[in-house]
Amino acid sequence: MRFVKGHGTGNDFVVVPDPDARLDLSPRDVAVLCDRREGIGADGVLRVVRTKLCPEVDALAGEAEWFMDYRNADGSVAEMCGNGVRVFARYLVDAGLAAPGEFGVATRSGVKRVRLGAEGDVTVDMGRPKVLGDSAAVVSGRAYRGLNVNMGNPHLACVIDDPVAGLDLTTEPGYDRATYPDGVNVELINLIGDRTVAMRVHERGSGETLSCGTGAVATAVAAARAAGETEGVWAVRVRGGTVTVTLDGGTSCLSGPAVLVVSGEFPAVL
Ligand SMILES: N[C@@H](CCC[C@H](N)C(=O)O)C(=O)O
Repeated sequence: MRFVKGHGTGNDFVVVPDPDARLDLSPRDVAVLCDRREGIGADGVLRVVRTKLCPEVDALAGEAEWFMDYRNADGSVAEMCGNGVRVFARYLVDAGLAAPGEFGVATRSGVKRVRLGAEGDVTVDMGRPKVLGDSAAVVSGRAYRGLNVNMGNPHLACVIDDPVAGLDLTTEPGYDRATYPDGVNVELINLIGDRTVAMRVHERGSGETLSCGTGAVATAVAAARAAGETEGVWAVRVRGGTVTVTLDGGTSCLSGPAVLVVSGEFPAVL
């Protein structure tokens, strides 16, 4: 099985080309691929498959030839992945499956428009963030209030005063299971300057990651709200670099680097 490894600000993915929908990737297969000691190692898998061949999204085939079948490192399925879709777009263009410029990618959360910039950045229109109220997370024994933001996938974005650099995110934060019956991605955020924030994230199904695109947008929404704003361009500093989020009151855009680092063949178990 061929694979390509890529990342967006350190949020890393195994890209698995499966244009004709021949692979039946089980949760265990995905967990093996993502294992950092016994597999390739990644936060998730991006299966590249023709939209028209996947019954769960084939209605989107007119707008997007390719479906990003995203899986978390533990094998669970997620609706959307902001950094993943940027890496996916980079792969499509490098592999000659899409022309450089702007095009649509099908996801479980609808079609996302992506654009490859001249400087190597990839931008994705992430759609309108849905703000669903307040909730709370418990990290290192402390409870933090946060904003429930749905980006296709669930987020709890907490603007806090404690320095995020000092938090222990090795275990899953506590959260309200009635609010988030399918689990949640938790962002811890410090306001550090003019429309600039530092963010750490614990992802559902992957643990702490170096970056999270949907989480960066949820972060910008929570930070903007804390600053009494609804629009603007926010720099979100994550452990793996910086991404930029533009809020225009309607939609949201995520920009940042997306790079492919290695390709190869995975033998054996799959
Ligand atoms: N890293 C991603 C989000 C991946 C999915 C998430 N773990 C979930 O289960 O919702 C991103 O860049 O958005």
